Amino acid sequence: MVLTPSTIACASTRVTVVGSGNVGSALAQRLAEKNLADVVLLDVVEGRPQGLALDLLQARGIERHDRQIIGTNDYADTAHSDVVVITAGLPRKPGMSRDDLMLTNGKIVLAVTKQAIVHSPNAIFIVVTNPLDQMTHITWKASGLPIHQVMGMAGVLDSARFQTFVAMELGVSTSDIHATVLGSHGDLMVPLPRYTTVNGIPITELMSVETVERLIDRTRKGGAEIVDLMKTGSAFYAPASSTCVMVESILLNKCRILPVTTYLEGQYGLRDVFVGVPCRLGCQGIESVLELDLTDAELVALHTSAEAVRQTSDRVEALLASSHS
Ligand SMILES: NC(=O)C1=CN([C@@H]2O[C@H](COP(=O)(O)OP(=O)(O)OC[C@H]3O[C@@H](n4cnc5c(N)ncnc54)[C@H](O)[C@@H]3O)[C@@H](O)[C@H]2O)C=CC1
Ligand SMILES: O=C([O-])CC(=O)C(=O)O
Repeated sequence: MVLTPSTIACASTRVTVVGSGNVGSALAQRLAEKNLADVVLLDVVEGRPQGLALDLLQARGIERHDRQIIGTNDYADTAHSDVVVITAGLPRKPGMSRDDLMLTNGKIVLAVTKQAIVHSPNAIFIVVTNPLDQMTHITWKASGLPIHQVMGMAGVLDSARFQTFVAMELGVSTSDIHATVLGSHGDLMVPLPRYTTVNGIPITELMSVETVERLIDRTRKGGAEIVDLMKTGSAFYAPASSTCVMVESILLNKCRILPVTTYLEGQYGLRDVFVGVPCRLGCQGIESVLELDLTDAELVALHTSAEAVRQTSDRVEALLASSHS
């Protein structure tokens, strides 16, 4: 029997991951091995995305999937992506804040967005590069896309960290914990103990105030704890999982409610700022923003967090303006 290759071209769901470093490559692996989409890995470094793609392809038989994985330095290969994830840019080093990456990563994210949008003008963009809130703003402005098609990944990761620390403290399964962290992806993020539950029971009923505060503090410093341990580079497994869950909710139209960095237009009394709040993620991108009932103290914390992002908006505007000159 002779089996000839099929000549019928079928359009597959496609996700481009720009930046084939630690987060990008871990994400590509998750996307393909969960059979969610074909993946295009792009990087400025020649050979790296191609090598990673070949390596991932050689695991297909073992992992039992048939997803295409392309490694490239050419944006033409990213054409018609359904989702574009931006992980391109530098990670911080011990002692640095995420904001210290603003200028370097701002230029990279700007250039990446402008090239990616040409080939995938209808894609949904998810930004991962730090400083997250500001880089999401840059991608939104530079892409010209509607607000619901541009978002940042941070809240899923910060919530996952809080969830982990609560589970470790109580000695229960992580799966039984639902944690909520809102706000910016920085030291002023807003973990919400009232909305953090163990099988529906708020942790405020299960732990002392001091214990809750200790876990909140560790969550806020969760990224820096790993940066300090690794010395070079930052977290990537949990960031890749967090991004993957967002892509999955979009591609499969799961409509999950996840904390997502989005542009607020009056919700929570906040306007013209990117900050993390619970959103419903479906095939259109951000389908709606959920307004939780917050106490005065929680609302003040969210406003303080948003204000810190707003204070850097002149630097964001300067970066955007420089690209026009
Ligand atoms: N939002 C979040 O919660 C998280 C954000 N991050 C951020 O994600 C970014 C990436 O982190 P890692 O993957 O660990 O860094 P990495 O250094 O391992 O990878 C970054 C990749 O971007 C590539 N790159 C640089 N300029 C580029 C350009 N113009 N076009 C295409 N590719 C380019 C580099 O060659 C490198 O391969 C960092 O800014 C990091 O701070 C990391 C973890 C969590
Ligand atoms: O801490 C960093 O620089 C990377 C990051 O955003 C995180 O792991 O939360």
